[in-house]
Amino acid sequence: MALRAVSALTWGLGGPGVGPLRSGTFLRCATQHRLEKMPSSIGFPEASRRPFSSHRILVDVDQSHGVATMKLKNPPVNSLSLELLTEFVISWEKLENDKSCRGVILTSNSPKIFSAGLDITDMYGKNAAHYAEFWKAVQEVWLKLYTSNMVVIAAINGSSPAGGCLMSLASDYRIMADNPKYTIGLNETLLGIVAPFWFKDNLVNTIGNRASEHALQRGLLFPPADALKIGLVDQIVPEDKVQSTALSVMSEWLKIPDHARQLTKTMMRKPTADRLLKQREADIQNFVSFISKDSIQKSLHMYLKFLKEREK
Ligand SMILES: CCCCCCCCCC/C=C\CC(=O)SCCNC(=O)CCNC(=O)[C@H](O)C(C)(C)COP(=O)(O)OP(=O)(O)OC[C@H]1O[C@@H](n2cnc3c(N)ncnc32)[C@H](O)[C@@H]1OP(=O)(O)O
Repeated sequence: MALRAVSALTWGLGGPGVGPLRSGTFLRCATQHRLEKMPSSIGFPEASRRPFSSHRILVDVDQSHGVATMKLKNPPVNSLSLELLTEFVISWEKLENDKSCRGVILTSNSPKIFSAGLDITDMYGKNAAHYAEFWKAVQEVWLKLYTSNMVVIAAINGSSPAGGCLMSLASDYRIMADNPKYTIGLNETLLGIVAPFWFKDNLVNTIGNRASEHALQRGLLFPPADALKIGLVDQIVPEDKVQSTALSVMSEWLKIPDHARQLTKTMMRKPTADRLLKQREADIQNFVSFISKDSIQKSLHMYLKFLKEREK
């Protein structure tokens, strides 16, 4: 199996422990059923469209079919900055509150990059308050995606390392563009950082324990064909078919009565989401103390330098 890594950088790590538990909440359940046929192309009839957008998030809702397409737009690499994460949560809540919206296709406005993962500049050279706010926003986006009542399909139209991979993992179904130049995976160890337990839980739930051990320790980034083999993505399709495939897969998912699908999703995902909810504050403190360490800041500095100086 061909595996690709960005670099072989490794530096010394020291990790804080896990804090006390506290209780949390989970999914609400709606019961609307609608079995309409979906369009096979991306073009929605003008009358039924309701687009809205912010600086970094573009949303197009096809009201007659109950499906929204949400595009990340944060050039040049769609990094998940605090601003993007904040705008994401606002847009997501708007969709959750829209009773006509039953499914979301999550994709990128950039042709080659789904998302470069968390914005490293939000984790480097800032103060503790910034790190805490940033991490809370990362948690919030994952919780929103992972526990959503809506069907969430990731249309992965480009590379998707680290936080980008996490957003895909939190979706219900992943379709990736079949271009061997693109990769997906949780490559945190290559940056000298450690994927937190809930990233790991989400990966284990998706590809199993052994494959996760291997992928996480080595920080593996998988080309689409290999990602499909290990179940990291569910389907690979030609680049120009990603969106249309997402729409037709969505139409299949939306044939299932919402209440039954939602209760099943809750049954499958609640224990994993609750694990974070119960120790959310401790997880923030762990992140802040980990990322503030000199050794970790040095690793991130070296990685940013490597990204800027590497040959393209
Ligand atoms: C004990 C346990 C405690 C728990 C503690 C928790 C620890 C933290 C866990 C953190 C979890 C997740 C981490 C992440 O998500 S980190 C981000 C990881 N991402 C990557 O490694 C991807 C890096 N980027 C790339 O590989 C490439 O950029 C690309 C996406 C493949 C695109 O390639 P390209 O050639 O098209 O573009 P490129 O020239 O490389 O980049 C353009 C500019 O963008 C900058 N940049 C790239 N990625 C990022 C990023 N993630 N954040 C910020 N900036 C980024 C890059 O430096 C270029 O900048 P410039 O134009 O040269 O100035």
